[in-house]
Amino acid sequence: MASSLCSKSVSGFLNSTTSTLLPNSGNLTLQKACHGLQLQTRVGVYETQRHSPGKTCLKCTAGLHMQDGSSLPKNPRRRPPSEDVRRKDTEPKLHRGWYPGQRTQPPPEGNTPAEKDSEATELPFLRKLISNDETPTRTQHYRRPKSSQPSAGQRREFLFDAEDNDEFLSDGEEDSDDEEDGHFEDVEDRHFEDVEVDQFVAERRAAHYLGNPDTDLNCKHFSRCSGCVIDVSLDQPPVMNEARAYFAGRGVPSFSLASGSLVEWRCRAKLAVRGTAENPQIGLFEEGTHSIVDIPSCRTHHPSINDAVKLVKQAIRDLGVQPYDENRHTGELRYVQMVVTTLNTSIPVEERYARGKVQISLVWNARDSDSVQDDKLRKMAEMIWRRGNSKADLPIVHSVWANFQTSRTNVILGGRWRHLMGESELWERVGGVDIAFTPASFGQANTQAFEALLRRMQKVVKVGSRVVELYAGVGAIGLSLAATRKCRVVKCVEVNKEAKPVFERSLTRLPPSVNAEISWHCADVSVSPINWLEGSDVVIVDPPRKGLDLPVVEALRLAAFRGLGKKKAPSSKTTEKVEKRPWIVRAKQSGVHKEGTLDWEEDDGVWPGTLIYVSCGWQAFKLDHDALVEGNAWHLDTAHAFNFFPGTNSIEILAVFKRGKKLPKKPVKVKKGSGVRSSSAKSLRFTKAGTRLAHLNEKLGNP
Ligand SMILES: C[S@@+](CC[C@H](N)C(=O)[O-])C[C@H]1O[C@@H](n2cnc3c(N)ncnc32)[C@H](O)[C@@H]1O
Repeated sequence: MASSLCSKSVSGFLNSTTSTLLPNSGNLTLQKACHGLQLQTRVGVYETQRHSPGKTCLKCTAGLHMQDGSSLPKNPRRRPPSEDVRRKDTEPKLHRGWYPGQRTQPPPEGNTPAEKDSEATELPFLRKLISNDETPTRTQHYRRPKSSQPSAGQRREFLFDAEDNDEFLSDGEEDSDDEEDGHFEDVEDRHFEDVEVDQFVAERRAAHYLGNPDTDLNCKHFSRCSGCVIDVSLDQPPVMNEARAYFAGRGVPSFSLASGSLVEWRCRAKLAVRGTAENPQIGLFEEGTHSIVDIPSCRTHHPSINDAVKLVKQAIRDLGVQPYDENRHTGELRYVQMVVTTLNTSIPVEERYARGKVQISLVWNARDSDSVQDDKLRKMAEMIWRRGNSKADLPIVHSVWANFQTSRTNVILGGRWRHLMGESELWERVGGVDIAFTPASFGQANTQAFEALLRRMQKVVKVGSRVVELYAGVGAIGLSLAATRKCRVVKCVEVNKEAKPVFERSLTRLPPSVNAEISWHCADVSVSPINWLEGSDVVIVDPPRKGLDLPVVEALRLAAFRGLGKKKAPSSKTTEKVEKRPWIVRAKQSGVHKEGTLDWEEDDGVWPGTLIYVSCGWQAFKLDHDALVEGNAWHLDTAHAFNFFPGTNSIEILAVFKRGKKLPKKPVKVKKGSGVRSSSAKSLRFTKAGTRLAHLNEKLGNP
């Protein structure tokens, strides 16, 4: 048989850019087609002995090409892509590959027509890459002929059209996208990140990386589970390289990453329930498929989530609960949502995180609790509670809820909820305040990292500020600032009305010393956003991964220009006299209000001078940044990253913008009588006299 990629029994690392095999790996001639190319361009690691003629890897949709020109069959276990996915496949797409240590099973043989389609659309792009020797990037992927270049607005939609956003969904509204929170990253994003991520992982290993138990994932589910894309050096997500360079180029050389716990950090998870009543499987989908990967020992989950999964599985078996079958739309239990609270004042502070308790929501395939399976649902909740309450052997259950979802789409949560067992309220302590949540509320998955971010943000906001927070959720950021920065006014704006009652509850637990006027408004911030900005010194935005809504960007720019005293600001036509629009008036009146007793000067004509941008979407952040600084509306002052999602290639950014153009740094003021006077001219003079400069630096404590 002609030698092929598959029949060689050598193994080693493939250099991702030069396509040469690294030492100790044997001498493999790469065939630059299809699978070989994938290795070359994005995976970089290839263990050839795993391939044998007639067999393909589970992850690869393209067949292996033999040197004689024939191709090996592909893996038919992969489901044919849905119509939507196939539409996206007309965009060239790259796939994750194999890593050493990955467990795979030999798949049966055969091809599906859908796979042929996808191969046909992929190959020309891949071949082009070989000939150009280009490493694909996100920009290249979306490169279009000049004539059809999208506008900024269209570009945003284009980049994020697959964006999942369950925060928008309430009352059973449906969204056709696959996955719904950071735990389920959108497919397009993932493919781009993979290029960078796979190279990173490959290079680590190629450099004879020995492993580091402190920073590696060491998770047995890694190879198949789609939750993590990196399993080495979790404290250095590869995106940081780009981010560092990006910020350095924009005058923020001190950009750095704050990392906390690299494992067991996830306090929120939505997990699919599939399989059978006898053998239930609870986990995430294998990437790009709807095959479930059971992840009982997930390393990123808070340990209580893994324990709660055990309890749920046990109850499924004991009661014969049928897991959901999405092909037939049958079964009872579709998903479980797990939310950990670590606020338990009855145990010592240092033990609170480790002993976190889980609010378990069972997503039931029924319209509501009056349906026929109600009895089983109740029994299941009672069983979980009996085995997991504070007096049980595994005291990890905080409460049990039901969510009802009958949609045939893959939207995870429905609009109806019912509290079944345990406490109805869930509290968490963040940023110095107690915050209430319902299971429908948005909450940060990494509580500890969020705490670190809030602490840093508190340093940026001056005492006594007037703050408006857009995309506020349950108001955790605003309330934390109200309490810790003695803000005079805190105004939170959020579209999800489920957050209103919990915001009211959180107000009741604010320290009595808080004397701010605090309000929460249910409104879509993309509708006349300028109305929310007037009267505040500081505006905080924490949008979903797709970034700021365009009207918000425009309003922020307008507010900056107004603050700078420029009468003729862009887009003023759309924002004149909008205060009288009924929905704005309604949103302002119908929210939550808590009066303060402090007096301050009139708000009219006051516009934010500081913009704090909390971002979980790096690509969107860059677009927003460019729009915000255009025309010197804002300039970037500081930026920091937080390792919110170890195991992924995502970071959370806290960026502080100041209004107007960046001015040269003020000269350092030095006390009278110190022998050194301050002014830039003086500094210049000292510069000329080198020794005196050294003396000055010494006096100022500069290195
Ligand atoms: C990333 S979360 C931030 C929530 C909050 N800052 C926190 O940390 O808990 C984004 C929030 O923006 C809300 N949101 C999304 N689009 C919105 C819009 N157009 N108007 C108002 N809120 C929106 C979502 O419902 C969600 O609560």
